[in-house]
Amino acid sequence: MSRSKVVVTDFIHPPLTHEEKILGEVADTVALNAFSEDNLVGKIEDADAIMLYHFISLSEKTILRLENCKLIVRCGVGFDNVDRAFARSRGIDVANVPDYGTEEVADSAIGMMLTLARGVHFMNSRLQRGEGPWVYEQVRPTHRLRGRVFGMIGAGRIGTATALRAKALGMRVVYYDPYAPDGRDKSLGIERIEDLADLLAISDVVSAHCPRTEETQHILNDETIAQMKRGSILVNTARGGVVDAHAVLRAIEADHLRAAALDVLEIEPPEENDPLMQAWRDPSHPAFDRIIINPHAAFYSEEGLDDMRIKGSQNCYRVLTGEKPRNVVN
Ligand SMILES: NC(=O)C1=CN([C@@H]2O[C@H](COP(=O)(O)OP(=O)(O)OC[C@H]3O[C@@H](n4cnc5c(N)ncnc54)[C@H](O)[C@@H]3O)[C@@H](O)[C@H]2O)C=CC1
Ligand SMILES: O=C(O)C(=O)CO
Repeated sequence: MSRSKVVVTDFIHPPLTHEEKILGEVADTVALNAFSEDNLVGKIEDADAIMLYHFISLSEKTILRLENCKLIVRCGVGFDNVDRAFARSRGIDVANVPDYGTEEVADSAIGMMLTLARGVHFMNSRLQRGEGPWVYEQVRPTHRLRGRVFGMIGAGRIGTATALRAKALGMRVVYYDPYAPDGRDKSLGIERIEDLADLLAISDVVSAHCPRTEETQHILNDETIAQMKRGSILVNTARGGVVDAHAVLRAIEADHLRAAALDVLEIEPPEENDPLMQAWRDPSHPAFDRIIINPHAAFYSEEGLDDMRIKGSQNCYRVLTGEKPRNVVN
């Protein structure tokens, strides 16, 4: 049997320790470390399987050129960077790795919420830029979290893991998720809310945990952010497209939102001249000490990354040895 070829498109650098250990018997593995889809031209066409991370997209123009590919594994949860319908039409399965970093993202969402709600980021920024002595007038009044409402958009794996943490802090957890099966609320002791506007109106913290889809694109925008409570906090560890980050900036400028944490942005890395980035870097702008921006890192842990690589490689191995892939999403 001739050897297969597996291409790891982005993010992972050699040595390909996990990949070669799992796939070495049947395939050669190549890491391209590409930063744009165009960098794949001439290097991916003969791949039998592809392992894709979140730095680049696989759109129709790339998928069309794949001659032998049987499986695209999105090594991660969100698969909004693959044209799944087009892959399906070409007979290519798309799978994800749904279970490598649920706890890390939940920890990050709660960590960012605590940092903002307890004023840590605000006070640290003030002190760091040398403003004022060590006095309590510096402290932006913070509220006790116990009894406050944690509102989630999306109550899947990460949402429910986050809910358990928020409950442990004594918060009341509510969620909006039109697709969650009945009973999730009962088994977790959280409350389902049918209407997004109702959730936004009562939540002290709104945290996004849904995929980016046509329906959720800018689900938090000028209009819906205006429905959030004055002085509330917004946390986005889902996808950049789920939240209009410029609307967040406007809501901070208008002092409607107290603070926001954005682990993900629509364009990653963002353009240097993006007004959000400029405001966030400007010590005289309210965004400086009221917005946290992370470089899409909520998922990251060494253990999680190992899991992602191992599970992604195992799925490629299955397909290259004639078995059905797991976790197909198209
Ligand atoms: N920042 C990061 O590092 C990471 C971000 N993510 C993002 O988190 C998202 C959620 O991950 P999981 O919880 O594992 O996925 P999941 O599939 O278990 O849960 C997603 C939930 O969102 C719900 N949903 C779908 N459409 C919705 C809508 N219109 N309104 C409200 N809820 C809706 C679904 O019914 C489901 O319950 C992923 O799609 C991914 O984009 C995932 C991992 C890492
Ligand atoms: O798993 C995901 O969806 C991530 O965002 C990290 O790749």
